[in-house]
Amino acid sequence: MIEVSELTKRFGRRTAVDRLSFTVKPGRVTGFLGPNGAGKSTTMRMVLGLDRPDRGSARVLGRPYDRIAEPLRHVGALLDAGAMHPGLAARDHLIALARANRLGAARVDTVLERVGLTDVGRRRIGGFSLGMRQRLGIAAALLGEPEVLLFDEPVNGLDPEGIRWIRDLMRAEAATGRTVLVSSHLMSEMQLTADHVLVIGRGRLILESSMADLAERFRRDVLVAAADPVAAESAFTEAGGVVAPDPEGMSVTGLTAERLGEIALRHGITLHRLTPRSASLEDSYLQLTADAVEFRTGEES
Ligand SMILES: Nc1ncnc2c1ncn2[C@@H]1O[C@H](COP(=O)(O)OP(=O)(O)OP(=O)(O)O)[C@@H](O)[C@H]1O
Repeated sequence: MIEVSELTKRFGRRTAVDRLSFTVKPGRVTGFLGPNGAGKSTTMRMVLGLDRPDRGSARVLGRPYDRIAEPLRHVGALLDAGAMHPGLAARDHLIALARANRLGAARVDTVLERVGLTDVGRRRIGGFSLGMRQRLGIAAALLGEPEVLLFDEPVNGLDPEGIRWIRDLMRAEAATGRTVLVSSHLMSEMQLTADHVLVIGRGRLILESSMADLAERFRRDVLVAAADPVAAESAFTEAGGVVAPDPEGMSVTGLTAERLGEIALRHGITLHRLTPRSASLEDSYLQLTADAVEFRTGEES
């Protein structure tokens, strides 16, 4: 469980995080979404005690992070995969972390295996690709089998196979009852990974929703193709639907697909298509955060 309350952080005159409050619950993947500069990394850094809030508080498992003894056993985080000593071998980097948290070398080998780096464990981090560093960072996060995991843009630098792997890993960790918070600026990525989303812009919470409710909220219409379109239109209109022409049949709003199917059956109308359609979540998300985008491309600015 992560609890953030009225969290506020200013850098000079700029408010990076602005009275942000939310709770991240265990047993599901929570996506932390927002455009570049929205304040995701700053929020995560405050949760991890790396930045001090100007106001408000962040608690992990009921306590401020800096009151957690041997934190790696409770909270695992992947923030900046670049922040590792390039001269160290990957395994030695993990061994040092393990020692500081009274964890044995066996755990190091387990996590190296889990992230697929066993064969390169003795190689220096300096020679690692971004994807390999990302995997090593994830190994470090998993080292103490923590109940809470935070991943800041974990798919950065990963190839498609790596992206699928991290997605499956996060879902598997949440399925065992862990709390997983993952940041991204892509709704399309979160659609495949997260059960729940928090959307922020300019440091403020814009929306919190389950992924399922979000899809429902942006449901657009139902595409219907009927053998007798005239009879169908009149039956649907009579029932309170709004019918508009569509190149593939007719677009109906105001009635669910289930309801339309029942109405058609009652009137003996054969349906060839009955398809609920949603606005693209990515488009909806871009609209939602449009006012909060820090840097825009030429034509809009
Ligand atoms: N150490 C710092 N000093 C000054 N300004 C900072 C610092 N860290 C972050 N900021 C500013 O705070 C705001 C929020 O940044 P943050 O990195 O938290 O956003 P983000 O949502 O993680 O974005 P991104 O997706 O680009 O990483 C930005 O305007 C950023 O320039």
